[in-house]
Amino acid sequence: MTTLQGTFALVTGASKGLGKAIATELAKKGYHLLLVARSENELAKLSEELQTGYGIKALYFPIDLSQQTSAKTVSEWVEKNDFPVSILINNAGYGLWGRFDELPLEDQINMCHLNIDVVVELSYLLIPRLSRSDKAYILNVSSTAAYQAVPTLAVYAATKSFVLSFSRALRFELKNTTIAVSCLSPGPIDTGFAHRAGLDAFSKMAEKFNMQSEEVAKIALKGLFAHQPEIVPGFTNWISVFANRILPKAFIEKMAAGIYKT
Ligand SMILES: NC(=O)C1=CN([C@@H]2O[C@H](COP(=O)(O)OP(=O)(O)OC[C@H]3O[C@@H](n4cnc5c(N)ncnc54)[C@H](OP(=O)(O)O)[C@@H]3O)[C@@H](O)[C@H]2O)C=CC1
Ligand SMILES: CC(=O)[C@H](N)C(=O)O
Repeated sequence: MTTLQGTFALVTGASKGLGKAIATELAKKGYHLLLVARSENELAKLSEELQTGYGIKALYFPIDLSQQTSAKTVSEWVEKNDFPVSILINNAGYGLWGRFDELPLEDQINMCHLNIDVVVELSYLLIPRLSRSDKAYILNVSSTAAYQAVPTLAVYAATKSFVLSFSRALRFELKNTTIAVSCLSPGPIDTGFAHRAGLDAFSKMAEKFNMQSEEVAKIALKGLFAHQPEIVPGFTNWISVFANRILPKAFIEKMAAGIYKT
């Protein structure tokens, strides 16, 4: 059995935003890192920073995970190098804001592949390797958007509902193994997410509710290592998730539509 010391954490979407913050927190805890994203320059810069700053190995693999065989390619890289991976952070993802029937279908399908298929494929392909560690972890990044339908973010929110449901079931199935599974559901975070999603018009509102990536990353890892099933950083976000459990769906959807009105 491999102990945690000297093991690797594989982080998808590690080049910027929340993934970069989680990778940095893991480096501070002494984990070696496998950094995956598209931007090779950003990955190289982060790798250098973390290796120099924390004395850990930070290797990187630039790849577009939205391509059909990308998860298998990443898994083959891990297998070829026999990296002892004890943590998988399924973080890479993006949103698309707009009416379902007006957003390009291809973009929405691409988003589903990254937000859903890659989470499923990497979890499946890495479980055998994670099982070799006497303590192993999978953190899947969902969103507060997972807890209710969100008109104008219809497909994005649905992908995050999938991640939440899949994470809870996988956690149960793996309960007698060495692998703990947690689902992180942040609310708005001050990253490049909103711009890529086309949510710039809401940036003023977001500023009121935005959390910083570093704070979310700290809360995420605290919950992950405590084997917390669902991690919802921020009191306001926790209240919104709690409210979604008790308020009528039609009311919640009307509220959500009002927030993100097209
Ligand atoms: N920011 C927010 O308000 C919230 C975000 N989330 C979730 O947090 C996660 C991280 O998002 P966040 O950090 O905010 O957003 P960012 O856009 O800042 O970062 C996204 C990360 O994913 C990577 N990525 C995006 N597309 C691909 C791709 N096709 N292949 C490989 N890597 C890719 C990006 O790297 P690169 O561009 O180099 O490929 C980047 O590292 C997402 O799953 C998002 O849904 C959840 C709730 C709130
Ligand atoms: C759409 C949002 O509010 C946020 N980015 C989230 O994913 O929760």
